[in-house]
Amino acid sequence: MQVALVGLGVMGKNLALNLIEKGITLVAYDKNPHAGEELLSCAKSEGLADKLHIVSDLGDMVRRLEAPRSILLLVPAGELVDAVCSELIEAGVQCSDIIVDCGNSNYKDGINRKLKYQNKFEFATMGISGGAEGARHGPAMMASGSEGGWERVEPWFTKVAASYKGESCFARVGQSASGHFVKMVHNGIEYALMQLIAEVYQLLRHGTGRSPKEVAEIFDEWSQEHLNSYLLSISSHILSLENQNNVPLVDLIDNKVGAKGTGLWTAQNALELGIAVPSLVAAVQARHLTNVYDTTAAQEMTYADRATTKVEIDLVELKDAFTLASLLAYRQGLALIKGASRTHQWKVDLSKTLQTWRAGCIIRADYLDSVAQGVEFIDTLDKEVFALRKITGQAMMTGLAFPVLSSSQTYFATLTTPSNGHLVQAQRDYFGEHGVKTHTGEVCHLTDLVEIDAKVR
Ligand SMILES: NC(=O)C1=CN([C@@H]2O[C@H](COP(=O)(O)OP(=O)(O)OC[C@H]3O[C@@H](n4cnc5c(N)ncnc54)[C@H](OP(=O)(O)O)[C@@H]3O)[C@@H](O)[C@H]2O)C=CC1
Ligand SMILES: O=C(CO)[C@H](O)[C@H](O)COP(=O)(O)O
Repeated sequence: MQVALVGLGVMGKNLALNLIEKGITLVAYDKNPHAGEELLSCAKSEGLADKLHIVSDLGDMVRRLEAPRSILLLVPAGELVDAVCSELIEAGVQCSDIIVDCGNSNYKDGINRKLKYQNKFEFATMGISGGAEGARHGPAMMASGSEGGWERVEPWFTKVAASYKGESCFARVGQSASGHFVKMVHNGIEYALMQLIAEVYQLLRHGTGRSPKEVAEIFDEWSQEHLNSYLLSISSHILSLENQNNVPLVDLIDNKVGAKGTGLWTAQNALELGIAVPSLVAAVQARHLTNVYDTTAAQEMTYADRATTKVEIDLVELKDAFTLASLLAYRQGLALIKGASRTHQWKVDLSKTLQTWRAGCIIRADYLDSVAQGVEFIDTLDKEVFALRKITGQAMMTGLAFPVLSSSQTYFATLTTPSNGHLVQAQRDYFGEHGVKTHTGEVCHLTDLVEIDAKVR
């Protein structure tokens, strides 16, 4: 089997080694010649260089490949994807060739590209997760579409992906560019889980006075049980690290957090589709807030250190609250995928989606076993529901910030306790005559329901 790969950075280099190791002959190109040299040197040191051909331009790449060709792109998302596609057209790709965009592209771009390139080649989309390690040893692969070329590439993607209990974490999750939508939501969940872990650390460190190392031990203990997840494990490791002067690694790092866009797109799409994902949105805004300190508005406010209050936290309750808040992040993400799939008629298969997240990806977690059985099981977690309520209350009492924890509690409470929507409906009709819907489904005005002598002016 012969495949080509364009873009040999963090992901491309490692996926290249993975592909060759699985028996694929690889033709690889990067506009930066050092990236090709680096890949060749790694392949040599791992005894994999026989099946690798580094080319110096895309014309050479296209000539070397037998038709129908299979070409993967792992270049940064955005205009570069179109630039490479245009170059590949000039280089001679044909209608029967498949080009799979494996980067973190916006799914809207994917839909447009499918149309734009329909008479030039098969344009397919696939989100990949797992960072460098995942790409090298088995990533999660969220593919989509039904282009002709998929039958050719699917069998070896199935082998290259991570596997969980013998099942591959490659799947074509739905139609059109839904693979990129699913990867985008994967990242939205990733943001929420990362921020949630950071908030639990914050509560334990500044709310109870524990050191980063002590927090690491607690996370490590949790990781031995059902809460085991990739993000919890790396957080535990990070918090355990100190320099030679015993200064915790985390204290050597600035608080401003960057982002490349997928979390923001998740929030934007959820808002546009009218699907509530408050924990995911809160995590995006939490990153924004870490950058607020430099703004003029922030400088005009007083940011003197404010006193915070110490609290007594029951670690079992904290673990239960963390469990439920984590599950709620997946639940919100899956609800978003389900809603978008319905709107766009993508026919996304949620069980296939979860299958891709079981191993290899950043949001892999042992408790996905339960999520995979159906998200409704969350409603049965009474002990965890009580814990999330109590811990959120205690956390807020410290005076510290807990955007994802509190949003998770708010999300669950909103869905499971009496609503106040009736008052907001009434307010809208009171001032704007927008109408209200009654319990019987009738749409009318307040004045049809009660007598109002005079309105407040
Ligand atoms: N890093 C991660 O953990 C993950 C990244 N992704 C996504 O995968 C994609 C690649 O990411 P990553 O590997 O981290 O990015 P990198 O920036 O590390 O690598 C991209 C490579 O593509 C090269 N490149 C840029 N333009 C062209 C071009 N026109 N022709 C050929 N090569 C080109 C770059 O060269 P140069 O450096 O000279 O510009 C660079 O070597 C992105 O869409 C990213 O969002 C997905 C999952 C995880
Ligand atoms: O896709 C990924 C992991 O799944 C990439 O690492 C991505 O860059 C993470 O997003 P951000 O850079 O916005 O934190």
